[in-house]
Amino acid sequence: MTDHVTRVLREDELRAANTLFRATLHVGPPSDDEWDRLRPAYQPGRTLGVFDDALIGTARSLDAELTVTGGRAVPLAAVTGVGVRADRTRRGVLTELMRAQLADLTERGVVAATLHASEGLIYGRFGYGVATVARACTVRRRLARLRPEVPAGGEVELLGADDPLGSLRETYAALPRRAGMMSRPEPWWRGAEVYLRRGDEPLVAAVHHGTGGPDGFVLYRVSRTPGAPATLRVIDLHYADAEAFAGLWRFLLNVDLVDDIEVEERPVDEPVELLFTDPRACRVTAAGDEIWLRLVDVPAALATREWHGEPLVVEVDDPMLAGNTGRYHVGPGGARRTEEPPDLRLGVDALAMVYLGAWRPSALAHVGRAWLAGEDAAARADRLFGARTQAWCGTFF
Ligand SMILES: CC(=O)SCCNC(=O)CCNC(=O)[C@H](O)C(C)(C)COP(=O)(O)OP(=O)(O)OC[C@H]1O[C@@H](n2cnc3c(N)ncnc32)[C@H](O)[C@@H]1OP(=O)(O)O
Repeated sequence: MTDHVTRVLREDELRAANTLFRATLHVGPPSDDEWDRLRPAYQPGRTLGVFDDALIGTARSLDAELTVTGGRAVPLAAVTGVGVRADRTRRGVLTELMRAQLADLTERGVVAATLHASEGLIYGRFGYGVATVARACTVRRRLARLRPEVPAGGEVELLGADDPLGSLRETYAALPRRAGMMSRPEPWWRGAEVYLRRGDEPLVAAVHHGTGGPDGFVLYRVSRTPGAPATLRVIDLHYADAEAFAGLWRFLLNVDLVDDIEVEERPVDEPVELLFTDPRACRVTAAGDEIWLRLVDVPAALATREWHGEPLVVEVDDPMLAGNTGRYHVGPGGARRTEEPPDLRLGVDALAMVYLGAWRPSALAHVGRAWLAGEDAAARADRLFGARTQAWCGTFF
């Protein structure tokens, strides 16, 4: 790309970035009032812009932490707000933004970047891979009877309508995190306050109280359109344990004047259908990629995750961040660089797909996305990268 400038945007340029991003999603600009409320969602110094005679492309991120397999966390950039002006696409503007963003993340010691992709063809070329998968379900409330052995759960309390998100910050921060989950920094909450308040139906927040205090919550809206099933849409649902999971579902099933309960982007191993005497009261309506992951610092990422079974030599190729390219001896004792011959060879995008256990290395080898030295290497690699629970993010950004 020539005759372009790529740089971090100043505070007074952020509204233009927001307007541009929304236009790429076919959404109109923010009103003065909305922008006042959205501004704190932009973390200072984290929004990039590309200019020719005007701003033509933008991408931003939030600093957070990503929990990885085994429970430790790494510095994360949650990437969002990516857009290129419609009359300037397909001439390398996004490529320039991704290059500048990855360079900045590397310099700041960020280990991983994640994003929700608007389309599946965009981000693989920049080293991102599908690292968590999720599903959507519809529960037919009037058919759904809880099985007798389902835990009783605790009390569920509705939060005040004027500040429904108020106390959820602390509740979320105190919950245990599975691999793939992220911390929710203050700018994330400020953005969520704006996005969640859009729409006509009121936003409802309810907190579950366990023996030790608040240990789960649900955010939802109910839409009742004449001629259509009255639908309760769950927007956010998190809980610490089986009691809170059951308690929150008991509560949802008891909300009156509702036919269907819809949940989206839920972990694929969350046993919703197993709560019911008739498991078909819960119908899976969609499944697919949730989070795309880019390992920015491969040595640090490999050193932080928990590994199972016997060690393996993994050869990684990273065309964009050459410092990641190389061979790593990876096992329960940790990860270090090596010159030994590889058992598993893959690109950094494919490494992201196995890193949190969403895919098995042998499945990637099956479709030519990875190379394994043989059957024994395949069995060891699948064990090494295995995870006890399915990775899941559960935070939209
Ligand atoms: C995390 C998020 O914010 S997700 C939201 C992403 N934003 C959107 O979807 C908004 C609408 N789309 C856009 O703004 C733009 O089309 C973008 C940002 C997706 C791509 O920007 P561009 O500047 O056109 O990308 P760029 O020119 O750098 O493309 C690089 C390569 O990716 C390909 N590519 C880019 N976008 C797409 C796409 N949507 N579908 C298929 N291929 C694509 C290009 O063809 C090009 O391939 P090539 O190198 O083989 O020629």
